[in-house]
Amino acid sequence: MNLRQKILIPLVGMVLAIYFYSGKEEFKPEMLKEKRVIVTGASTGIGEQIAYHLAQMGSHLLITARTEARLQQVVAHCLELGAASARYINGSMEDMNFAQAVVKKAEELWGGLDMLILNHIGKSYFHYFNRDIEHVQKLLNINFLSYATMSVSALPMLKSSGGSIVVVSSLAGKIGFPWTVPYSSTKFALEGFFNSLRQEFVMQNINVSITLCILGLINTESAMKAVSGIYPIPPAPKEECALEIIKGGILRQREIYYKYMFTKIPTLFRDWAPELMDYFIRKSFNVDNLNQD
Ligand SMILES: NC(=O)C1=CN([C@@H]2O[C@H](COP(=O)(O)OP(=O)(O)OC[C@H]3O[C@@H](n4cnc5c(N)ncnc54)[C@H](OP(=O)(O)O)[C@@H]3O)[C@@H](O)[C@H]2O)C=CC1
Ligand SMILES: C[C@H](CCC(=O)NCC(=O)O)[C@H]1CC[C@H]2[C@@H]3C(=O)C[C@@H]4C[C@H](O)CC[C@]4(C)[C@H]3CC[C@]12C
Repeated sequence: MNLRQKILIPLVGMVLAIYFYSGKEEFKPEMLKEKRVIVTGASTGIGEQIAYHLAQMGSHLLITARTEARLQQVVAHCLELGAASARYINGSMEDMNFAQAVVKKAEELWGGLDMLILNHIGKSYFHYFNRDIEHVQKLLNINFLSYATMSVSALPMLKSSGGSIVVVSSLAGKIGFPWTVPYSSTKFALEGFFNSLRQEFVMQNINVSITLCILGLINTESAMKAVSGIYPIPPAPKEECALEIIKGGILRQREIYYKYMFTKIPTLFRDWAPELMDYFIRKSFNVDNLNQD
C-alpha cells in the first residue's frame, strides 16, 4: 500500500464516520409528550402497540380502523396508560372520503397535527397470485391510495408544525417475494410515491419528514395466521417493532429496518446479487405446506 493510500483510506473512513454518526439525536420518550398523532390500523397488531407506546409517552391520539368495538377498547387502554387525550374514528380506508375525514377530525380536535402514522392494510392472502385484478385494485386503494390521500390532506398542518409522515411498509416493498403479488405491489407503490415526495419536500424547503419503515415478519395475529408453517423466519415482537417505528418517525429518519438482520441484509443482497437473492428466497419457502386450493 503506497503512502497516498495509507493517508486516504483512514481519512475517508473518518469522514464517513463523522457524516453518519455526527448529529444523531438520542431518542427520548418525552419527545412525544403532547404531540398530536394519527395512527391508522390501530385496532390490533402493530398499530395497536404504536398507540399504547404513544399513550405512555403522553401524546394526543386519534386512532382509526373499521372495528368500532376494538377501537373503543384501545382508546380506553390508551387513557389508562397516560395519553394526553385519545379519540377514535372508525371506517374503511377503501373510501378516500373517509381517509380525508380522519385528517379533518384531527384538525377539529387539535387545530393541528405533528405526526401521521400510516399503518393499516387491507385483507390479502399469502398464496400464488390468483389473477384477481379487482383485488389488486382494492388493495392499492386501501394500502396505497389512502396513504397518499391522507398525506395530501394533512400536509398543511404538518408544514405548519414541521411534522412527520411515518409510512409502515415491508421487505415486500423492497424485494419480490412469491405469494405476495397484490400486497407487494402496494408496498412498492408506497416506496415510489414517498421517496419521490421526499425529494420534492427537500427541493421546496418543506420541513416535513418522511420515514419509511421496512419490516420483516412480525408476530401479529393476522401475519402468523397467514404464514404459519410456510415462512420459516422467526417473527419479531410487535411491541418492540412499534417502538422502533415511533423512534424512526420522531428522529426524522429516512428509513428504519426491523429486524435489521432480516431486512437490511436482504435489501443489500437485492442490489449486489439479485438472482442469488431470488434463489435463496424461493428455497426458504416451504412450498409443500402451502395449501394448494
Ligand atoms: N405483521 C407482519 O409480519 C408485517 C407487517 N407489516 C406492515 O405492518 C402494518 C401493520 O401490520 P399488522 O399489524 O400485521 O396488521 P393487522 O392485520 O394486525 O392490522 C391491520 C389493521 O388495519 C385495519 N384495517 C384492515 N382493513 C382496513 C380497511 N379496509 N380500512 C381501514 N383499516 C383497515 C385493521 O382493523 P379493522 O379490521 O378493524 O379495520 C387493523 O387495525 C402493515 O402496513 C403491514 O404491511 C410489514 C411487514 C411485516
Ligand atoms: C398476507 C399477510 C396479510 C395478512 C392480512 O390479510 N392482514 C389483514 C387482515 O387479516 O385483515 C401479509 C402481512 C404482512 C406480510 C409479511 C410481511 O410483510 C413480511 C414478509 C415480507 C416478505 O416479502 C414476504 C413474507 C412476509 C412474511 C410477508 C408475508 C405476507 C404477510 C404476512
